[in-house]
Amino acid sequence: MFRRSRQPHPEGGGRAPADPVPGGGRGAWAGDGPNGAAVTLRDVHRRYGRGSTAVHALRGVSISLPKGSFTAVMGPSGSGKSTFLQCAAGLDRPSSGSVLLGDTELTKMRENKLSDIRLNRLGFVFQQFNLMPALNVHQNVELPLKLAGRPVDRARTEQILARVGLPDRGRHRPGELSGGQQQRVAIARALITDPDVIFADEPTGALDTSTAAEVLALLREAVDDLGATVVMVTHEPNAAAWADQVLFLVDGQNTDELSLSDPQEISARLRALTAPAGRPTRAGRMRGQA
Ligand SMILES: Nc1ncnc2c1ncn2[C@@H]1O[C@H](COP(=O)(O)OP(=O)(O)OP(=O)(O)O)[C@@H](O)[C@H]1O
Repeated sequence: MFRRSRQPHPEGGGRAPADPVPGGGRGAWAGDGPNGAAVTLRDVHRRYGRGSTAVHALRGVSISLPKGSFTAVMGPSGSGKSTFLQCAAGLDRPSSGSVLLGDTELTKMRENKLSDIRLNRLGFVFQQFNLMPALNVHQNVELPLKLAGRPVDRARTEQILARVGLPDRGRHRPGELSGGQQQRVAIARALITDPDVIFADEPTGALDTSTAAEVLALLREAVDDLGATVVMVTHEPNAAAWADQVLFLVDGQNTDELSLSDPQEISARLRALTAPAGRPTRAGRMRGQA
């Protein structure tokens, strides 16, 4: 559905590609999904509750996200963005429809197998970082490997920390780091298992503008230099402009999509999609006056 293309820096600045992480090849990939997709949703519905009080958070979402792409998911509050992310990441189960990670069907999988997939094949980055305060940076980054029973290679941890711009912070605890540094640790933790897909839920929501840009550049590099696939929910057009494509959800349906857009175009599309029916947008009125 979406094409794959590299997004130029939204502010026009160039970036030197970072060194790839040694030992971080895409070997864990278990097989491409339909048409080489990393994530495929087919007619996914998610209903909370029953009867007259039921909330239909997703109403038939069908989409396929190519391997090695960066997708931003946008939409008004309550449009189903978090539900989309949780269903796509196997954290929640759709009421109907199917979700594939590569060629692996998640929808009817037993919980212990799903948990195994989340640990080994997915990375997560959250708005509030979700680091363990009692563990130091090394231990936080290595936690997914430990939980999955995989070997820990401290040299590789150091290389990933250097890659995210934290070469000397391994022995610090999260409380000794700034918000931006904590989010870098969270990205290192997401990268350590060499995941098929990184899911990011408002990863810059708690950061100032320039720190946010640094974090987004890291996600961009994970895609461009490491071949990762990133799916990011955001309210911020500036953040979404770092993605290859923007998926717009309205009332639980994927209503529109944009490729390689700038923040102004994304904002305008969002406004147009959420304008009350029958009430023209300012852009529409301007066009009408021309
Ligand atoms: N566990 C739940 N139980 C009942 N309703 C829920 C639950 N989770 C989400 N919803 C409802 O589903 C709809 C979609 O919620 P969701 O959190 O996915 O939206 P969102 O687009 O991420 O919103 P926001 O931008 O405000 O975070 C909302 O109406 C919400 O109230």
